[in-house]
Amino acid sequence: LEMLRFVRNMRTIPGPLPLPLLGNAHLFLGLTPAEACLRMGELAEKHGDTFGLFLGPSYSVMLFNPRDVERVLSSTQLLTKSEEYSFLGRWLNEGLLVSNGRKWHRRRKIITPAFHFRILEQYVEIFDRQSLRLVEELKLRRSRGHAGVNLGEAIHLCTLDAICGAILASALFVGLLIYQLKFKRLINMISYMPGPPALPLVGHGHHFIGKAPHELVQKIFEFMQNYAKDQVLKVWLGPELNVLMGDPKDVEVVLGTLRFNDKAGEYKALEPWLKEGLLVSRGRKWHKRRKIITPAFHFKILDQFVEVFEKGSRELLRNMERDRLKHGDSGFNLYDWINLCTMDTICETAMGVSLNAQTNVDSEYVQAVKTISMVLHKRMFNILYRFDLTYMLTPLARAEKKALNVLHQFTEKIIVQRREELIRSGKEQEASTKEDVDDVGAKRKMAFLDILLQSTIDERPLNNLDIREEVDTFMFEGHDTTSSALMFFFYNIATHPEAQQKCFEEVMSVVGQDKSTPVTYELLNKLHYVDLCVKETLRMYPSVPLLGRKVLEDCEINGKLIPAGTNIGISPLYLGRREELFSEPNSFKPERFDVVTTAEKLNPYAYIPFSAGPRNCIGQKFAMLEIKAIVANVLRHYAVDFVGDTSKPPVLIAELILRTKDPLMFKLRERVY
Ligand code: HEM
Repeated sequence: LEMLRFVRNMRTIPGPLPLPLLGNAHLFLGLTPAEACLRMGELAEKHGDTFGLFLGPSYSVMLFNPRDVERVLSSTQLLTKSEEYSFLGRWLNEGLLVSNGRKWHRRRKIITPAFHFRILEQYVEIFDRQSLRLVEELKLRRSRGHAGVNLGEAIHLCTLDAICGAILASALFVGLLIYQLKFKRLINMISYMPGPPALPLVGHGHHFIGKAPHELVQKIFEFMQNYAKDQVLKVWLGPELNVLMGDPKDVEVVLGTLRFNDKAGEYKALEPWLKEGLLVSRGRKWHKRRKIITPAFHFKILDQFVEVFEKGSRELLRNMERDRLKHGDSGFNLYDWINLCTMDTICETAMGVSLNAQTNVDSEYVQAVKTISMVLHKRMFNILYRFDLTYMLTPLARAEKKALNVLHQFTEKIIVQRREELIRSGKEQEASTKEDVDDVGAKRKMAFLDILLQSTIDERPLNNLDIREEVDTFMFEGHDTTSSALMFFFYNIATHPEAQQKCFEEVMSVVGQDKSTPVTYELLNKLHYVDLCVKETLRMYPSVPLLGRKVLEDCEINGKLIPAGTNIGISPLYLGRREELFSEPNSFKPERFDVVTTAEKLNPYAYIPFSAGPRNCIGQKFAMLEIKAIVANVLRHYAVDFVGDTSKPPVLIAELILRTKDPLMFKLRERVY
């Protein structure tokens, strides 16, 4: 039908009679280009100034009439080039000559100013120089006694030289122009968005450069409070656009789906250590990994880990007792011991090996973890270390390389050993009764590593590097976060003795009077009030104070336009302190999380210390159990007092992990009962 319609239309156009299959191609077969030109003239004379030609199955209409030519060339619809141009595509790709549609339109707009008369004026000098060279060349050929000169060839070379010169001269200009236009588009797109006044080139960078780390938190809060209309704020860091969002409705759009699954640029600093582990990976890779790692946090697996938390907290108690006796009332910094404790537990649960960090502080691995954590903070938040080129020249880069070697070799060694052990025990298992395996496939004391070693993606087992990046991710995400939460928990209950007393009484009633009774999964789940205190602590002091996502395509979030390339920043710390979302946000009120008694309705995207949506913290339940295990053990032995000024809240530093400007100091009173 299509063909019939085509033939009917085409019949109104005169032209030579086509042969089957060949069409009119036989009229041009074997002709030189000059003869083909003449043949075209003959056909025009015979069939008129508009005629049709078939070259095989492809049909062309030749126009020699200025009125028809005008209709075609002035049309805004007939912009697509004919098929012959596709041969140029191999060289020019989709350059202006061959491109179509929107692409052509945009490019044409950008390139047109490059032919402005001011620019052309500069090219005249090039034309002049090249034509003088052409004249010289012609003179030379004449003096050599050439009978005649090939003027066409000489002129061709001359124009080639001229266009090369002009292109080079205009490349910079066009580049700048494209940048300016793109930038202009960006500026127009976000003109609705409020933000503090920006300076040329640095944007708002001057508010952050050279500032002490704790001043950055204050600055962001100040900007949000003073400028953020509708809880959206733009911050330019040089040419980089960051949009901060503080409305749970917007947060829900960003975190609630996988549309914004790519992490912001800052996360790049994590890649040397974590490679493409779950925290930083994207797309399909993230999706598949998340699916196989999720069962590793099944409650039956977590149940076994409580034994590891118990062991870790016993060691912590020994270190605390030593410092208690040593420092007495002057107090000591609890954080370092807690941090080593969480490092021990995550190492044992992730890799199945004891690191003994709490008894072996100087171990190479422990030191390497500390170095790398320090490097990560500096790279993410210090502008001096942000750019790879300059960073590579700093002593920090050398320290990082050394630490990475230690970390990677350690994990790699454990993976290899464990793989061999599993193969061996697998064989033994086959021969035995297999009674140790339960219904989630978990053997007693199974580490995350074992689950990864037994997992497959697309029916292929994970290789050592795949596993290493995930185990390293657990090591990173699983210890600093938990120790930060614990430190702020102790600060909160030490400054709220009534809450501490309630926690203590709950621990006593659930775990019992015997200090040596080990905590268990069931017992920890009964610590209801402690749970509320941990939740409230994470609202006020979320271990991860800022989350970042990268926008890959222009998009709209609840009517707000966000251009591609923008980093979206969402701060659990800022949200947790918004008065509109939490009454008396700076007060420690654990009861607000009690679903039975509270009137406050919790918005799941307002309270996001573990992030939210499909890419939330996979280790959330693990962390809550570990925190409660350590709290239960510490409170059974000690009453915790804060040593310091309680009239002001601690000054916070919102880096990768939330910490305080000055160490929080505690003194312990032994509980005798
Ligand atoms: C109080 C303790 C913890 C807090 C507050 C916390 C918080 C978070 C947050 C906010 C994220 C999202 C990060 C982002 O989107 O950029 C996250 C992701 C993650 N967390 Fe945690 N975390 C904690 C403990 C843990 C523990 C103990 C583990 C492992 C045992 C863990 C493993 C992970 C992993 C693997 C991810 C990446 C998940 C993904 O992208 O799919 N976290 N965590």
